[in-house]
Amino acid sequence: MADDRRGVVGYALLPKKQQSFIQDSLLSLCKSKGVDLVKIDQERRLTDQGPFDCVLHKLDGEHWRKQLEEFQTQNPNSTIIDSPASIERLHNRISMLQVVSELKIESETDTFGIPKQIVIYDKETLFDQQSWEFLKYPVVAKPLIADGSAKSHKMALVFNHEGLNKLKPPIVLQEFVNHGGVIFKVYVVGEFVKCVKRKSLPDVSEEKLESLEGSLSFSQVSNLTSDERNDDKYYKLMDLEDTVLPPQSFITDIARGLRRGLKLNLFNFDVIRDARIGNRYLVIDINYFPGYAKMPGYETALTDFFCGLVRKSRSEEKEKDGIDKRQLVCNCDVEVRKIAINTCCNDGEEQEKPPILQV
Ligand SMILES: Nc1ncnc2c1ncn2[C@@H]1O[C@H](COP(=O)(O)OP(=O)(O)OP(=O)(O)O)[C@@H](O)[C@H]1O
Ligand SMILES: O=P(O)(O)O[C@H]1[C@H](OP(=O)(O)O)[C@@H](OP(=O)(O)O)[C@@H](O)[C@@H](O)[C@@H]1OP(=O)(O)O
Ligand SMILES: [Mg+2]
Ligand SMILES: [Mg+2]
Repeated sequence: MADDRRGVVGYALLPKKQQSFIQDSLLSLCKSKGVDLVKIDQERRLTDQGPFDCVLHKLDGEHWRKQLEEFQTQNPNSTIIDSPASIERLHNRISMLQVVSELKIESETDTFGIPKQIVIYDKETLFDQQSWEFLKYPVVAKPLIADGSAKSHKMALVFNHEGLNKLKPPIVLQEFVNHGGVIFKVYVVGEFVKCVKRKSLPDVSEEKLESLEGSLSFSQVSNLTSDERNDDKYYKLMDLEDTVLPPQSFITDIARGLRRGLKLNLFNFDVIRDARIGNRYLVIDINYFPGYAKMPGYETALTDFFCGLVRKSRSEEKEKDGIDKRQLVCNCDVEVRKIAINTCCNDGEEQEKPPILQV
């Protein structure tokens, strides 16, 4: 780095995330580029720790939010990745996908959107099929809240009316779209975008649907263990190798649009290709700070991102230093003029806004 001080990224993560994300390979690559990753002690006040060029976090709660606010006020040049308000939007499966519907992307060959869906708050509406007759079975029932708890990942594939009995509102009912049993996970790290293939639910044909009973519960189908991932038989069965990835530029345009719309830097989104219309893509899920360690080349992508943040924080520091000096000169001028013409003047003191990472 141009500055001779080392960059410092503080991280506050749950133990499981820390274990998967903070790997030696990441630590050493960052170190070699002049950036240290330092664990934030969650038992101590954040403002008593640091200095940090950047605070990386995936923690919720009012207490933590206050700590971040306080830290940002005292350290206006540091960047918080990402803002709790922006992350919050992903905790609700309706607001999460709203941003996709608002996106405008030009493509001559491909289209995108979200599956038809409705939010159900009570049993009465759930059994009143008129209220959601525009949806066709099968539907996926997802908990409305996506807060990372095990409960929030518990889903059901519902084949008919009988399958509604087990559902517990508030839920989102989303039309199940056949997509060839393969899902695309698009990882975003600032400007960086990487799309990979994963296992998904198999297609449900019209004939099969008639013979299926009630519903099928499932949870995190695309989260494979490494054993499963290394199993050749499994790959062949799911046709992962034969599946063609969506066009990279189209996916990158969606990713950049989501990044801007969501004001987030670290997330992934799940995309399926509608089997009925080969060039139509549907975004079905967006996750904050996903399992990056599963992404090929995660160390390089994350290290580049951290280096960029440190550079930005240092240049803002320098710029601010310059402004302070210029203000000093300017204020002296004002003082001189004040004496000379004896008028009151505004010394230009402005409340400084905390910096938001430019996206
Ligand atoms: N509308 C849909 N049509 C077809 N398959 C779907 C649909 N919605 C979800 N699925 C399947 O169910 C899986 C889980 O759904 P979703 O990704 O919404 O849940 P999640 O618990 O938030 O997942 P994650 O672990 O990625 O956070 C998807 O990966 C996909 O295989
Ligand atoms: O378990 P991993 O580390 O791989 O990451 C998963 C992550 O769990 P974690 O944040 O507890 O680690 C999940 O977050 P929550 O919704 O539960 O908050 C969600 O983002 C999954 O989509 C991630 O898997 P991926 O989509 O990347 O395959
Ligand atoms: Mg998902
Ligand atoms: Mg999810």
